Amino acid sequence: MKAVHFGAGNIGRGFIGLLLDKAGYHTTFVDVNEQVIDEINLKKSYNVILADEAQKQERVTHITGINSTKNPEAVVDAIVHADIITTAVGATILPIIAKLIGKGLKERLKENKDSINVIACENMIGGSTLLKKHVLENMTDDEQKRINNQIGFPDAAVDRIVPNQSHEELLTVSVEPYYEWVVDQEAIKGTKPDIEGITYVSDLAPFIERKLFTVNTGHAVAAYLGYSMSFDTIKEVMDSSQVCPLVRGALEETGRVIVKQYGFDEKEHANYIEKIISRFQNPYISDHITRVARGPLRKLGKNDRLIRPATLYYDLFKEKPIYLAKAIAAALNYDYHEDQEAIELQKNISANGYKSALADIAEIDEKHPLIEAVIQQVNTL
Ligand SMILES: NC(=O)c1ccc[n+]([C@@H]2O[C@H](COP(=O)([O-])OP(=O)(O)OC[C@H]3O[C@@H](n4cnc5c(N)ncnc54)[C@H](O)[C@@H]3O)[C@@H](O)[C@H]2O)c1
Ligand SMILES: O=P(O)(O)OC[C@@H](O)[C@@H](O)[C@H](O)[C@H](O)CO
Repeated sequence: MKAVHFGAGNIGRGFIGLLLDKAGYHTTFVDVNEQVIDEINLKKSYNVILADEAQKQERVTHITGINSTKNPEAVVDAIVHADIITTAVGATILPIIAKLIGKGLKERLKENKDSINVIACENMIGGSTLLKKHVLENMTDDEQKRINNQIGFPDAAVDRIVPNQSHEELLTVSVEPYYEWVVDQEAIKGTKPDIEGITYVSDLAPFIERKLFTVNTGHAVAAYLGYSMSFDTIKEVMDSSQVCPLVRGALEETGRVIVKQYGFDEKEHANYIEKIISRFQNPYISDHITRVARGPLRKLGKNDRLIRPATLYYDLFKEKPIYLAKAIAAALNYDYHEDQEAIELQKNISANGYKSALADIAEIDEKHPLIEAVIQQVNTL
């Protein structure tokens, strides 16, 4: 069995690549990072270290790499012969890789009649659906019809903390032991991929929102508030008696929304929050704040981890969230000079002011009560 996976980065190697390997796939990693691709082709294997006391290692073998900038034709060919396609490139990269995926799928439809599934493993609601939308752009009606019939784009939620890596061996990746990969089975075409570790569900919404608005909201709150107080790592933030209660406060707010919206059991959700807080405190992981805070424009988007639970909170309870507003205020102040989105964010605020910049980025009305709540918090930071 053959898999094509876009993005040989942290989650690509440390999570999706590992599970594909265990399920018996030969994985072709597609990436623009020449060094990583060359190393994959040279070493043909790598280690995944589970970040806990035991430090167990798992070896991923049966891998090949393709540099998509230099050799797009090889990517098209790999797609023609693949049994599954996955991605972990980052939400903003999906429209870019969609062109090559579209080319590969068109070629595949000419030569190969088998159905295939394309699963975007990104931190967003509707990642595969968005990828499909871009894949279908510039296709004829007939091509669109055939893609709709034969190619599945099931949305997914993926959860495993994989920090930035620095090991002697370039491909080695250290990951937390915990993982969750939930896939929408309703959108699968043909046979469901048999991969141990995937949980198929018929309604993904509760799972992706619970994950995004707990793990990723908690992470974002820790990162932006931690950055404003000059911490370096998530663990340091979580050990701080000043910031940790603010993270908990935000997770209580998102928890209220999730429980009300999806009917999760309150006690079970409280346990879920505790489990996540303990994952943030894993002493065997050093996760830098700037990785978790990366891409503040994306993270301040209307459907993302801060704004969506905050607006839902207001809609459901007619109250303004306090902790989420504080975290959004801290996110607005995120000015890390090596993050292109942080630079753009600061330019927007300098030109237009906090209120107008936030309304613009989050696509909410300037008169929305959340804006006023955030501005109040900006003044306290
Ligand atoms: N790291 C985590 O803890 C984690 C957990 C769950 C989900 N995710 C999600 O997984 C995705 C990847 O995150 P990551 O942490 O692995 O990031 P990463 O930066 O480590 O990996 C992304 C990879 O994509 C590659 N890439 C960029 N442009 C490309 C292109 N045009 N074609 C092919 N490859 C390209 C990069 O070179 C890089 O190797 C993101 O959507 C992230 O939100 C990450
Ligand atoms: O990947 P991002 O930029 O959307 O979010 C940063 C982290 O919160 C994220 O990568 C988590 O580590 C991951 O989602 C855990 O499952």
